[in-house]
Formats: sequence, structure tokens, C-alpha cells
Amino acid sequence: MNPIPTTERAVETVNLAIAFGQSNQRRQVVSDVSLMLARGESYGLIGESGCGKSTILRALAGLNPDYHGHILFNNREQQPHRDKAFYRQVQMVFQDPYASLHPRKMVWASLREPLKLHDMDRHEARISEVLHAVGLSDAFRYRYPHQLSGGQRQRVAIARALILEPSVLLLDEPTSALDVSVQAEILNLLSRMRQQRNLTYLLVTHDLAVVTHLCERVGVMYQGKLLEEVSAARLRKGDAQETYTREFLAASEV
Ligand SMILES: Nc1ncnc2c1ncn2[C@@H]1O[C@H](COP(=O)(O)OP(=O)(O)OP(=O)(O)O)[C@@H](O)[C@H]1O
Repeated sequence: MNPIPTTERAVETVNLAIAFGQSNQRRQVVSDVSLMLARGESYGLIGESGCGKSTILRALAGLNPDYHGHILFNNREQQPHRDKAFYRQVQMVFQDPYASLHPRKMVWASLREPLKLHDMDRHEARISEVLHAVGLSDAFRYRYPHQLSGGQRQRVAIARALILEPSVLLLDEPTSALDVSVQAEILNLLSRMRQQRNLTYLLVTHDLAVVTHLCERVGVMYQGKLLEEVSAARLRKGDAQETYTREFLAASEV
């Protein structure tokens, strides 16, 4: 694969390494992972449970400053403790929207919070625009999370991520807590948002159908290492270089 020109790089890790625990309890969870995503690309990280996918995403999102190696966004090296400007550019969407939305805040309040934090203008207009973009009417402003379906809650969580007009979304199993029928709707919404807003996605999932639906390129992880990178088209055909990947694909019955 051709390297991505420097000016076109949206997300990059260089020799990323992450360990947890102290002294003899210390365990290396991510080893020497180097990834490069082009602007506007959608890249999936797959691999069996515990292989370190979410750990990488959390480090990228600035949620775990204790890493070795380098993390770059838009070709700028990031410090382990990120500044406020970073969070306007990079937003994360979690698996469980219940956990990411405040239970006692109405939708409008959850959406206004990041706008206030980042001193953005036109709160009311931005809230209406983003609700409309994710397929929710203005009436949803006055609902609490428990008054929403799982799919509607995830739409609000996506709206909350988008309201700051980021360039990168980090998606951690964004559909796996949802009913199968709703999963496709949320995947279609994410695809549409990426196209309309020229977003870059880094998606973590164990679900091959999700990754082949949403991503162009896929990194296969095994025991904390990036084993290989495959195009989604090749992945669909079960065509991979590493035996582990082929076994993983066969076991997942794509
Ligand atoms: N804060 C932490 N402290 C200690 N160990 C951790 C911590 N976070 C993750 N781990 C361990 O790191 C390993 C990788 O976890 P991670 O969540 O990245 O895996 P994953 O590939 O995303 O798996 P899954 O698909 O099950 O979410 C696991 O063994 C996990 O127990």
C-alpha cells in the first residue's frame, strides 16, 4: 500500500505501546502499533476480545495518558494530556449511549453542554441543526435518555459528538448494544455523516459485518499487535495473508 502523504494524514500512531499494572503485575496490552489514516478514511480495528482495540482508541481519545510512542492528529504530535482544542477536532462515540448521556439531563441540555464548554455561538440553531442531521425532530429536545429507544439514544450520542464539528470520530462498538434492526439504521447514519462532513473514522468492533459496511480498510489485531492490514473488499472475500486472520474470518462467518 502507498504511504499516505504527510498533509493527508488525519490520525497516526507510531510504535504505540500501552501496559497496565505495577512491577511484576505489569502486563503489556498494546505493543508497537503503527497506524496511519488518511483524511476522510474509515478504518476498522478488529480482533478477538481483549486484544487491545479499545485500549488503543482510549489512548487516541486522550482518556489514557499513560502510553509510549507517538500519537498524531492532522499531522500534529499530541501530548499525553490533551488541550481543549483537541476535543473540538476529535470526538468519541461509545458502545452504550446510556453511559455517555447524563440520565437527568434532557437532550437539549446534553447537546448544549459541549457548546458552552467550547464557547461556541448559536446554541439553539446548532442543536436544531444537529438533531435534524441525525434524524430526530425538534420534539426530542425535551426528552430524557430513559424516554428514548436505544437507537434514538445512540443518535443523540452521535449528535453530541458532531455538534462540535470535529474532523475525526473514534467509534467504540457503536452499534453492538442495539437490536439488529436498529444497527443498520445507525450504520447508515454514520456513513451519511462521514460523506456529508468529510469525517475520518476509526472504528473498533468485533463484528465483521459492521466493519465491512462502514470501513474501507481494516487492521487485524492479535494479542496487542497489529498483525496485518486488509482492504474491506478483500476481507469480504476472506482473502487475507495471515493464517490467524483467515481463521478469525472463518470463525466469524462473513
Ligand atoms: N485500565 C485497565 N487496567 C488494567 N487492565 C486493563 C485496563 N484496560 C484494559 N485492560 C486489559 O487490557 C486488555 C485489552 O483490553 P481492551 O478493552 O483493549 O480489549 P478489546 O480488544 O477492546 O476487547 P473487547 O472487544 O472485549 O472490548 C484486556 O485484557 C483488559 O482486561
